[in-house]
Amino acid sequence: MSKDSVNDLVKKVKKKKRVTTCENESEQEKGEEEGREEQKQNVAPNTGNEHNERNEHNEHNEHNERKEKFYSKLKFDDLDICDSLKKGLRDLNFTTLTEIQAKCIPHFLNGKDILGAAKTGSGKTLAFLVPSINILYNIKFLPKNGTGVLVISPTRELCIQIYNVCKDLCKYIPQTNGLIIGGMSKNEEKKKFMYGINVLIATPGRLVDHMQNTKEFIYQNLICLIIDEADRLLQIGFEEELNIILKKIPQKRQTALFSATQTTKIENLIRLSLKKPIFIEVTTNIATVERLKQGYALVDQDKRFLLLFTFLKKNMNKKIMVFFNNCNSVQFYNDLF
Ligand SMILES: Nc1ncnc2c1ncn2[C@@H]1O[C@H](COP(=O)(O)OP(=O)(O)OP(=O)(O)O)[C@@H](O)[C@H]1O
Repeated sequence: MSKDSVNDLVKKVKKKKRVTTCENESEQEKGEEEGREEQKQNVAPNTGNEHNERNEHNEHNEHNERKEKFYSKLKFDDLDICDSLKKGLRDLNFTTLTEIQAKCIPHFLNGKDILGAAKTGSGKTLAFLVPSINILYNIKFLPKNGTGVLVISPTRELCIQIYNVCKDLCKYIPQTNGLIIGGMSKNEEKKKFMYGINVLIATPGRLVDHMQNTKEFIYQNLICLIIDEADRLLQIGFEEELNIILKKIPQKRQTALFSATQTTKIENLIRLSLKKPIFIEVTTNIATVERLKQGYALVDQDKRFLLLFTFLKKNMNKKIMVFFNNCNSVQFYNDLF
């Protein structure tokens, strides 16, 4: 898009009532004023030792409180899992289970299906990797048996993140692991399937492609299915792929499904994929700094660009971090500013 057309768009949007995180400008200004006041209090210059100590004391308490909310009382060493996994966890400096891990892992090890409602950053990844990998280890699942654990996640980035944890965790165990995501060479992936990927982390589109076209992909022995971020999977439009996958994989298996929100579509997916699941909820939002003020704007797709562009232009002098859901958007906005 040329600079002129962008300027035209900006002019247009300026004429319209501006959508902001607050309902109107004066409210926003009031909010900003309060925010500045709060910021002043939080970062007030040191005026003496007493003030310093009080701040340090508060920060210390807050840190401890957050730690208590994040961690459970259970240690990985107390779990009924193999020593090789325990050693891998120790190498990664994981000693105490987070709340979601303490609630999920024992049930999954006992053969139950899991329906997890947990916010991002709660430690879901280990909550499903530790028990499912342990199951494969116990039954001595071999590369020639194909895929025993399948983790489906909505984006390439999330899959890579899970795969990296899985690789480190499996350092001392013989089971193989692999990543299958869109954008990679299918031939290379075929070679990996020929050897056998015991723990497979995949995006749904590429996974269905291999299920339909790669005879080397053995998924008939699948034991555990993990559906990560189910709400996002459906939001992106992977319903059809999920239905195909669920029809093809064995019905006799264990499943864990994680979703931050519940919708009718997710209820259908739950009915299709889980059997008498244990419902696990972790409500503490440990991902966000407690003092952070938050707001949001619901914007139609076609107005999103205009809103973001004007907002960023208006706040050029501030430090802002913007997250996008794909690489192309990041590139586009980076080129624009
Ligand atoms: N038991 C633990 N002890 C210490 N740190 C942990 C533990 N479990 C997870 N973490 C750390 O917490 C962070 C969040 O974990 P993880 O990525 O599994 O969360 P998540 O709920 O899957 O979030 P996301 O959806 O963003 O991936 C990671 O940096 C991870 O290394």
